Amino acid sequence: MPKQIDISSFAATQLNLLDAELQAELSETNALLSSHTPTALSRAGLAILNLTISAIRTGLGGKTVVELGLDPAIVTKGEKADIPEHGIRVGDIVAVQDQPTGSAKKSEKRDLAKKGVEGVVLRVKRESVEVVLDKEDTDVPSGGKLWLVKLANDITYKRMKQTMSSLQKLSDSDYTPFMRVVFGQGSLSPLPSNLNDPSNPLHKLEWNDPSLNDSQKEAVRFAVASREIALIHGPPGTGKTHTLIELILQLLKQKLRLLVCGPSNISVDNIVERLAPHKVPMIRLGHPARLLPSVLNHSLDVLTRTSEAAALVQDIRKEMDDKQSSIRKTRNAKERRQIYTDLKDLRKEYRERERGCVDNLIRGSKVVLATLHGAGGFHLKGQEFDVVIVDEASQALEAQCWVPLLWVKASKLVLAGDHLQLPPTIKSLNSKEAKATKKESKKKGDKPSQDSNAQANGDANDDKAKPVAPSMTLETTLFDRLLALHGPSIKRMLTTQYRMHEKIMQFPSAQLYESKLIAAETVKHRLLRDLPYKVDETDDTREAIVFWDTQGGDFPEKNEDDEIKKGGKGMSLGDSKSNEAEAALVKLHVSNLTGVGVKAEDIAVVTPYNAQLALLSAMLKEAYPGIELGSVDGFQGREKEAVIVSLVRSNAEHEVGFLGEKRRLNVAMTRPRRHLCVVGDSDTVGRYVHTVLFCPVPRMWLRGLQTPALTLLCYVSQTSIH
Ligand SMILES: Nc1ncnc2c1ncn2[C@@H]1O[C@H](COP(=O)(O)OP(=O)(O)OP(=O)(O)O)[C@@H](O)[C@H]1O
Repeated sequence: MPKQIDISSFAATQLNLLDAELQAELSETNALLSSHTPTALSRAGLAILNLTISAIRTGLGGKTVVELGLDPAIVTKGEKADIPEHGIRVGDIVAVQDQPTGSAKKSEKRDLAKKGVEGVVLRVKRESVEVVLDKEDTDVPSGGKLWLVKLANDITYKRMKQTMSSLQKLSDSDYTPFMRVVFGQGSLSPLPSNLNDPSNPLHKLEWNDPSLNDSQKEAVRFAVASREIALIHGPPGTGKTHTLIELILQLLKQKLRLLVCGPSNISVDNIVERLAPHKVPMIRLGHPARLLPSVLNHSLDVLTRTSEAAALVQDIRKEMDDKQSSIRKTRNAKERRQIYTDLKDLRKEYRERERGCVDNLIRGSKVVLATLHGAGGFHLKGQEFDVVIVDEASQALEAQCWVPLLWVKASKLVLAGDHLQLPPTIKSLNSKEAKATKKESKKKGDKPSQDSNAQANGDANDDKAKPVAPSMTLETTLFDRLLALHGPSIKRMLTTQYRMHEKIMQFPSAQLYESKLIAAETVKHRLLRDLPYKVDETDDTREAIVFWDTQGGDFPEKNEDDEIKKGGKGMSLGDSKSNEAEAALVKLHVSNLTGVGVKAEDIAVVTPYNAQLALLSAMLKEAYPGIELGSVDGFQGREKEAVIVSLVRSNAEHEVGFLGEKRRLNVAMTRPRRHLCVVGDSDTVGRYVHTVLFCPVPRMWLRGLQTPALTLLCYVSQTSIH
């Protein structure tokens, strides 16, 4: 049996780590909001200035929606009232407040959480932004100019912390057999003997999608057969979600009830969209503002209003609406008071009926889908599910996964993910608190997470060992931990990838996936010249990988100052790096590609540094509006026909920083379908192999040296020089 983990200490450690992370997140946002003027925040895309309310209406779920547009007073007559470019997105948590006057000091601390109204961005249009307000009876600011500012999102932390507190409080007798397995206190049930044996009933599964490849079929069989835990390991482009859809359909055939989650709304919506054609009775829980329009028909909010059971609720809603309008017609104070009392009673009854209706709908659904966070809503408390499935599990904090696992009754878990791509972003890794936590656990004699993992495997005979307090960072995902705890027998890896030309695939396959990846026939030879529109044949369009080497010191990196930089998923303050000359090379490559017909929409440029992203954006966006620019971290999960990676680092000290993280390099290099171009300094990123591989080659332009270039990069990924 693997090393036992003490569940209560595990939860206590998680609580410490979550506290540190929340502090790091809050102080970063507060520092930004309090130390910058509204104009600077607006320039950084974090705020929109000079707004007024153009409309107020009732939205889904009876919530108030305010529509904000530019103050007509500042729009020149005859000109369009488009809101200047900003970084506010659907789903962001924002405050709408009276705009500070010009005399407000730059250093004035603004306690944003307590002022104005808060809500979630519902829609972003050119000329307006719609916000669904959180509270029902809040006073919407009116009259003067308003501004809208993005706030830190601490709601998810609160739920994770509640979950970990509940876990901590459980006593030994509360632990379910499933929980014991997850913490190594119980053994995994043995699988039926050889799943591939034709005499095994699982071998005869009738596939809904006969095009599944062998590794996908094996993963589905394994996940169906496993009793407690199954991990589906899906390297880039190997059809992880595709496989999960088949798994869901197979489990439904067995009359099982499923809760399907993902860390982000998009990960969950992706599954809803792909399940919809199979006519699966499902419900998507979640704030309508955050769901894709195509998914709304399956959302609880809409079903509550359109299903048969909802008719009862509709009656009462109409009665309430009638009463509301009669208030305005009534002058008599006594009558008005009576109407208010009636309304109060009606609202109470409405809520009760709605709750009943919602409960019926959810209980009647064989598949419920929600984000990990959303699964912790009151609707699901204590409901029974046979299997909890989590997609993109390597992108979720372990505490996040425990939200559904503790909230509902479930005895089996399937996680799909790739622990060799980037884990969730952790801000507190270098914070004082995190260091203190690490020190604390060292004092207690814990080993770093990898060691304790290795221990977990190594001590297989130590059945009677007492549970130990775990040592971990927030970066250790449940996927990582289970793999380390129970070993590779709990996972199946998908091996055929449907994204990349085989040359692009070789580096990640050899370095991270034990050379097991295979390129599907349909993609293995795909080049830019074969795009379905006219592209001229050139050295670039007939080559899957190109490396521009900038060694020689003429392309130095630059440290950024403390200004707010724009880019990637969010904004960050300074301490970033850029490389102007390298950006110029990127531009040249983009112009080479577009010059021979490749559409800008089919090209993405990714870089690990926000400062470089800002620079590239300034150089490319206007000339190539369709091009996509992103941070490596922000581009995880995406793909493009051609991807240019700008490595940035070029220094005499051979410091590679961010690039030393092999999972980041893996993500960067596995985004393209047909063409990967890496721009970087071979001297900085690979000093030891440099003399061997690059000496005979003229500086710059190593076209055709695909393999050495990649070997060089993989070398960097192993040396991990931070
Ligand atoms: N067996 C298959 N036959 C043909 N195409 C497939 C097969 N499996 C997956 N694909 C295709 O491969 C692509 C990637 O699939 P999917 O989106 O499920 O992958 P993923 O592993 O979830 O992606 P990611 O790289 O984001 O992890 C999709 O276009 C899908 O249609």
